[in-house]
Amino acid sequence: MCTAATYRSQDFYFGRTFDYEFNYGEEVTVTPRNYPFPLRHQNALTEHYAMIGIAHMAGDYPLYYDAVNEKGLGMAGLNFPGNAVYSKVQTGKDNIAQFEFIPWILGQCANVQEARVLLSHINLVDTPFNEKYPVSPLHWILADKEEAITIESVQEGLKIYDNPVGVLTNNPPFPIQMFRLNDYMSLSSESPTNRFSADLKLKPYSRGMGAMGLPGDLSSASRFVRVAFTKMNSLSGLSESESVSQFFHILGNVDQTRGCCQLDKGEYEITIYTSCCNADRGIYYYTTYENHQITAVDMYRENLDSDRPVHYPLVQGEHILLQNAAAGSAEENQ
Ligand SMILES: C[C@H](CCC(=O)NCCS(=O)(=O)O)[C@H]1CC[C@H]2[C@@H]3[C@H](O)C[C@@H]4C[C@H](O)CC[C@]4(C)[C@H]3C[C@H](O)[C@]12C
Repeated sequence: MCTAATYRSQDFYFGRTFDYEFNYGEEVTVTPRNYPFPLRHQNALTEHYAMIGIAHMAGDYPLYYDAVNEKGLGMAGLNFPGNAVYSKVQTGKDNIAQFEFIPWILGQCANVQEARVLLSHINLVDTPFNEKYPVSPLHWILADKEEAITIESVQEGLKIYDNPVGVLTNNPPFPIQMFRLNDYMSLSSESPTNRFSADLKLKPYSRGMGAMGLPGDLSSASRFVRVAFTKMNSLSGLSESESVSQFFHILGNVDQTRGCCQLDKGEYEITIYTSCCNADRGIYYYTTYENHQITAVDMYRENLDSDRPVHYPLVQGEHILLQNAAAGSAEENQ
């Protein structure tokens, strides 16, 4: 399971949780403007917008899971098993392999409006990266500071939905996720009043009862509702620190604890990383399952005119501040 979300305060933020039972050795990766992205069915993208995100480096090729480009456009791929269907190559269309989709869009579009034009002649094809990395069944959230959309390639073709919530999880398809919000429209951040019966003396006995009924389980349908409610009621200060902190709180609502989501083979899904990218400033913040200290990579500290991706392995291990290490000093232990 994974969850992606957008957030706006002074700046625009875009991030996700990456929940899975294993990792692919993913790294924070900055792809500069002159790295030639080879494409299987098109000419290579030789000059493009620079981007920062998480990718698995297959040799020197960045296989992105999520990224934000230098124009502030963000895109993330989330599992969509049983529903994602990709096509065969068609003449007269831009044939883009599923693993090329993020760089194809982020390399060329400054915002969602521009991406809608590219999406109108794209054909997402089922060409695998190689034998080791077959096609992934994904759907995507694409967002800038003004709007978000969801892109689903299904049996009936490529579907593009406005995403007014700015949240994406996994199954079921997006229109069903949105429809289910109707079930929760009476939830509120305010304390409830008795509308159950005038004949009963019902009263709130705890704070937070306005959101009673908000689903607490880890299914993707429930995570969608939970993050939608949290995000849409969320208030933060405008500073970078307050905004980043708030973003991690929003996604913290769907953090997966080892042991709570067991898979068939006796493995457990956990939140491997949580990210929050300041899309305006190109700073990619992240935490990992065992490193709650926020780590950041700033795209603008790299040479964005180069032709080689730069990648940083995720910092692992808790960094704990021992506050009373010695009188007058504090020291950090791992
Ligand atoms: C498994 C990941 C999605 C995580 C997720 O949504 N989990 C929820 C699981 S579920 O719904 O509840 O079953 C996806 C997101 C991005 C994917 C990767 C990217 O698409 C990049 C390449 C693409 C290649 O085709 C396959 C390897 C790969 C490196 C992908 C492996 C895997 O499918 C990833 C890592």
